Amino acid sequence: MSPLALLSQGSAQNHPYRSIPVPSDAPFELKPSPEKGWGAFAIRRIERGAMILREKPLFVIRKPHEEIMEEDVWTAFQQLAPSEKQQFLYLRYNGSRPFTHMSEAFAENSFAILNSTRPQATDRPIHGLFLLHSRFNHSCIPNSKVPTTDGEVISSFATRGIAAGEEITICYGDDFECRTTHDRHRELRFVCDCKACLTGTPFQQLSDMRRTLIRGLEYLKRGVDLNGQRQGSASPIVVDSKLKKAAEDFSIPLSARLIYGLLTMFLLEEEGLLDDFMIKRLNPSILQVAAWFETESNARIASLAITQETWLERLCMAFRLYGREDVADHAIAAGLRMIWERSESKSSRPKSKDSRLELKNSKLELMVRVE
Ligand SMILES: C[S@@+](CC[C@H](N)C(=O)[O-])C[C@H]1O[C@@H](n2cnc3c(N)ncnc32)[C@H](O)[C@@H]1O
Repeated sequence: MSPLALLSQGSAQNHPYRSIPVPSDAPFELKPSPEKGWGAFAIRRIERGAMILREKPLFVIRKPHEEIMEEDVWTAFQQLAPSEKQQFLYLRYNGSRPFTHMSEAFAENSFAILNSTRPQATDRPIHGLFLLHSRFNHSCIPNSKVPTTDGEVISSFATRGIAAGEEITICYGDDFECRTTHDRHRELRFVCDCKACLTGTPFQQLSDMRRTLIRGLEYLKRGVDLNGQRQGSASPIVVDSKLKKAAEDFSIPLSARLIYGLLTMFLLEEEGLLDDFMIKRLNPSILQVAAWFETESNARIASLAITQETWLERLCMAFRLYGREDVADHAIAAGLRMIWERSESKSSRPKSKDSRLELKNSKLELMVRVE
């Protein structure tokens, strides 16, 4: 019987996925997930932060996603043991329709991994096929995450407590916290039915507003959109042209930068997306902005803000800075502009004679990378 016939059979007992080995200590089982094919379900409570699964790839293709061709997947497939070949073939039928090409099956079931054990910021990711992690279904408010790790082994972690019987989900998009329902569905090519996607509900409407706002705040902080580009005038995410220009000139004052950073955290928290990985990624730049204030009263409020108990309290305290200029504003703006111009021209520019600015530059680079 063909894999497709087997997969479309109703019986979960003799489903081919049963032959995918799940480690005996794994806190989940594979079983049908209504409207989503199969998925991974917790068989006991998984605490926030706990590792769910560590997995080696079935095979790796050492190329960036857009360069992977049918023959690359075919060559890798030929080198597999017969049982592994069979497992990969099952994955050809796990989308909404059978994949016509092996490269499609690979794209659907692969994860980006780093090319080396000592990754550089400029490294482009390569891709590995993971039999079990690719059984995890998507949610726009997931309960787990697979962070990019050094080397080829990937691991998933619970981003909140997961109850026994609950489906384990990950988010398939890199920047979905900045994308509306419509945008996300266009990229996913299936209709997700998580809480953030149930069209017309108050949560979904708020969710779209929050994610749009987060994208706008990112633009204000970084001066570029999600793709690293400046937005044209057709449908800018920041519609106020003066504010958009200030963002692109990096002349957003420190007080506003701190408020934008904390507002982003609060919105992510409201959205159910502020997990420990997100905090680790975003918090350093908030702390850094707070440390840059040079006007004494501003510095005092900023350090008070970041020591408040909750994100909302931190935000409320930072609002006291609203509209206040700081002695450091000009130097920070000039430093960020210099970094932008350097990365744009990609040529080595003469070093600034302003040593204060030079010192700040290394920290600014960090902020640009972290943000
Ligand atoms: C990598 S596979 C995930 C495992 C898959 N459900 C299976 O049975 O093997 C991705 C596919 O699962 C389905 N899927 C994943 N998340 C979904 C969701 N939230 N809603 C509907 N379908 C989903 C889609 O068909 C998607 O193309």
